[in-house]
Amino acid sequence: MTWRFFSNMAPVVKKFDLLVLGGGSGGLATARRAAEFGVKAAVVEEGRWGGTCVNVGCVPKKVMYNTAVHAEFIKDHKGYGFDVDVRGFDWGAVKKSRDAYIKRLNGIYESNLEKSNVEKIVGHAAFIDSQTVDVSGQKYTADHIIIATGGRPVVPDLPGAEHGITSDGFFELEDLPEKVVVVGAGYIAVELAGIFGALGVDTSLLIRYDQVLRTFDGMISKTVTENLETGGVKVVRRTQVSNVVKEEDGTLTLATNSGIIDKVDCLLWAIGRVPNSDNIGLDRVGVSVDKHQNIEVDEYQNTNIKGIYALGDVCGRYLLTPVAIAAGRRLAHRLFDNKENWKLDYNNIPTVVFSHPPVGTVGLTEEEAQRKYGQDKLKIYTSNFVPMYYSVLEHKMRCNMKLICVLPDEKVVGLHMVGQGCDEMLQGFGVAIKMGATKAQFDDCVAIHPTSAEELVTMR
Ligand SMILES: Cc1cc2nc3c(=O)[nH]c(=O)nc-3n(C[C@H](O)[C@H](O)[C@H](O)COP(=O)(O)OP(=O)(O)OC[C@H]3O[C@@H](n4cnc5c(N)ncnc54)[C@H](O)[C@@H]3O)c2cc1C
Ligand SMILES: NC(=O)C1=CN([C@@H]2O[C@H](COP(=O)(O)OP(=O)(O)OC[C@H]3O[C@@H](n4cnc5c(N)ncnc54)[C@H](OP(=O)(O)O)[C@@H]3O)[C@@H](O)[C@H]2O)C=CC1
Ligand SMILES: N[C@@H](CCC(=O)N[C@@H](CSSC[C@H](NC(=O)CC[C@H](N)C(=O)O)C(=O)NCC(=O)O)C(=O)NCC(=O)O)C(=O)O
Repeated sequence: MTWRFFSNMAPVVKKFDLLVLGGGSGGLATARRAAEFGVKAAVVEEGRWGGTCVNVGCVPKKVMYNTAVHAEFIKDHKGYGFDVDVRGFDWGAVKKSRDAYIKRLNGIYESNLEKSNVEKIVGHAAFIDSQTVDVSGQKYTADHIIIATGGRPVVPDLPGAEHGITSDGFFELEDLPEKVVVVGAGYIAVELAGIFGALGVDTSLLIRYDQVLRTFDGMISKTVTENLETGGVKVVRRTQVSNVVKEEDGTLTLATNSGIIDKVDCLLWAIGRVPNSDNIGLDRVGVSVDKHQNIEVDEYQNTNIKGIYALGDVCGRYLLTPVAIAAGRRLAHRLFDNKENWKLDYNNIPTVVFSHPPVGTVGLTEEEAQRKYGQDKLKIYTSNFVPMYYSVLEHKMRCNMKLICVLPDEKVVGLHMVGQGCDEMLQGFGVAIKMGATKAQFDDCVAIHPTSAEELVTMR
């Protein structure tokens, strides 16, 4: 559609039933589901269609994770009898294929919108009033406006910090660096340090405390920290960067409380993300945000302003693609499909960290379960074994599993595991836990042998 402007006439305000700010996981899924109900919907996107997940998140990350897993398998070929010579690794070739794949996905997402009859609006959206949004001088109005603007990585406020990159920059790297420092202890730090480590890069992970993933079950934090070290990543504990200097040869010198780290080719900040809520005119409409600028919503994704909703990363809770999608689709059904009470239950959301080997976790950590039920009401089952894959290999990566059950019926309220295959193992067990399964019901399911998963139904 071409908009015609006349010098002394205000542009026509275009009206929709639903206007979505942000063409990422949550925004696209919501608009397309709403359009299925005959709703006149539009999505505004200022960047690349697909948002964080498709362009600088889950999708390119998983390609790089798979690349790293290849590097690990190559090391194991000898143990399985293969005499293989590896003559090199071409980071540029993987990047080229990955970029082409993402470009294809951008096109698929655009054409999906077209097929769904959702109007695409390109540009930066900001509220003018509670029913009107401005995009590049053009006004759009809707009875229902959804904020799904996601977030962006944090760069710390310290001298020279700008010489580092974030996860966004990771996906722009044209060459594999030789010496990397990753700062942070969450999902992104663990995943990206793990990729560099597996690809043979001299990798240091600087953490503020003693373990990574501190908000996870203690068994996960401990095991993943140890596994990073086994995989060749130097975990530098209780260490924070205070200053970064770019030298004439282009390398970075980092001053830390544990000493100087020099000759660094790539410094990567992975210390969390902030919501994109600061430049969308929320002050003009009075939408409430919390102290971290996350948009405050009730359990139905309603903000405090009637007709304005928010979902996904911009709300700061469970920053995961399927969470944004699920919240958005339920909201679309609630608003436009007479499913008045549909909302996302944020309990028992399964999640995977693509570490080496991966983590799968759902439900309460042991610490959370102790607080909620008391230690004497819990029965904890654990399993620690060497998966059969390693039987003929010299190196062994153990698998650790934990089930947290509440007495008297031993309802399973937490499942935590780290080991080969735990990423793909989790989804089905997530269903069982969501259904309220007990330990006896887990055990009632006959084991599949020989798999790592069978441990979860035979623990004693
Ligand atoms: C490195 C990395 C790896 C990840 N890996 C995983 C994973 O393996 N699994 C998983 O579940 N999650 C993963 N995530 C998280 C996942 O990407 C996010 O939870 C998800 O993308 C959130 O979706 P969203 O719709 O809330 O926001 P986004 O996908 O961020 O989409 C928001 C969109 O809004 C646009 N926008 C912002 N402001 C405006 C504006 N004013 N006007 C117009 N457009 C605007 C942005 O350009 C963006 O496209 C990862 C994230 C990162 C960074
Ligand atoms: N596999 C998946 O599903 C993935 C999901 N994601 C999502 O994206 C979100 C954002 O990821 P991420 O950026 O890793 O954020 P996270 O919130 O997961 O982790 C950031 C961590 O960095 C540490 N940190 C915070 N500030 C500093 C600082 N100033 N200096 C050093 N360390 C600091 C903190 O750990 P501590 O307090 O221990 O120092 C903090 O927990 C994740 O929470 C997740 O929801 C991202 C990647 C993969
Ligand atoms: N799970 C499989 C499939 C992955 C998958 O869904 N691939 C996507 C691209 S990357 S993933 C991008 C991410 N998709 C998803 O999270 C998958 C959504 C799930 N299938 C569902 O319907 O809930 C997302 O942001 N979705 C927003 C939305 O769907 O509206 C794809 O090829 N899509 C082509 C197409 O859709 O035609 C895998 O890991 O291999």
